Amino acid sequence: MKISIAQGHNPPHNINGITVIIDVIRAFTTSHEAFLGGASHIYPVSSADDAFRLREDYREGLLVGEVQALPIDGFDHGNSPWEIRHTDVRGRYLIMRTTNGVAATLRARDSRQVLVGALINAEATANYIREQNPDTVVLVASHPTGDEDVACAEYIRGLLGGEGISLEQARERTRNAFAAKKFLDGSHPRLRPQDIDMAASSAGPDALIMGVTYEPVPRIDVIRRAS
Ligand SMILES: O=C(O)[C@H](CS(=O)(=O)O)OP(=O)(O)O
Ligand SMILES: [Mg+2]
Repeated sequence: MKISIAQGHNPPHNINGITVIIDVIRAFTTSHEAFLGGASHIYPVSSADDAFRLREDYREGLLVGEVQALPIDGFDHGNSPWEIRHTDVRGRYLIMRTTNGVAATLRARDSRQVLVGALINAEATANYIREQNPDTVVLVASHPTGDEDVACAEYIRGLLGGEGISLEQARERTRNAFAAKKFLDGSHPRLRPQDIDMAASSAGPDALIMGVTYEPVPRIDVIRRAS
C-alpha cells in the first residue's frame, strides 16, 4: 500500500485508490457528530448561495456551515460539532458549506473511493482502509496551511504501517493549531472552546466511517457503523 499525504483543496488523482479528505477543525468532526445524532446524510455544497438553491429542491435540509468560521445568515447552524450535539437531527439531512473540508471533498472525484474523516474517526477509518487494502491511499489535509489536518494524516499513516505520530501528539497539535486559537480566546460567542475539545477527541475503533458519492449530487453517508 503506497500512502501519500497531500494538503489543500485540490486532491491529486488517485484513480485506483482510496482518498481520505481530512478536516479536524471542524467540518468532519461536525459531520460525525451529526451522524451520531441520527442525521441521515449530508449534501456538501461550495457556497451559501448553492446551499439556499439546493434547499429549494431538498426542502427538509438543515443548513449548516460557516464563512471565515462564523455562522452564515439564514443558516440553521454554524459548522459546530457542539451545536449539532445540542440539536435534534434525527432523520434529518444536512446541506453543508465549509471553507476547507467541504471544498476539498467537492474536488476529489478522481478516486476509486472517497472517504471523509477527522481525528474522531481516524482509527476506525484506518481500520477500514486496511481491510480494503487498496494499492494507493491519499490522505488530504484539507486546511491549506494549518497543522491539525496534517497531524491527523500522519496519525492515520502510522496506523496504516507508515511513518506516524501518536494519538496524543495529534490531539496536542490540534489544540495548538492556529485555526484553534479563535475558539479558545473567547473572541466570538459562537466560536466555542468545546468545538476544539470535540475536534481533539477520538471515538476509537467504533467510530463511524463516512464516504462520499458524487451522482446525482455530491453526498456524504455513513458507510459503516462499527469496525
Ligand atoms: O469553520 C471551520 O472550522 C473552518 C474554517 S477555519 O479553519 O476555522 O477558519 O472550516 P473547515 O472547512 O471546517 O476547515
Ligand atoms: Mg478545517
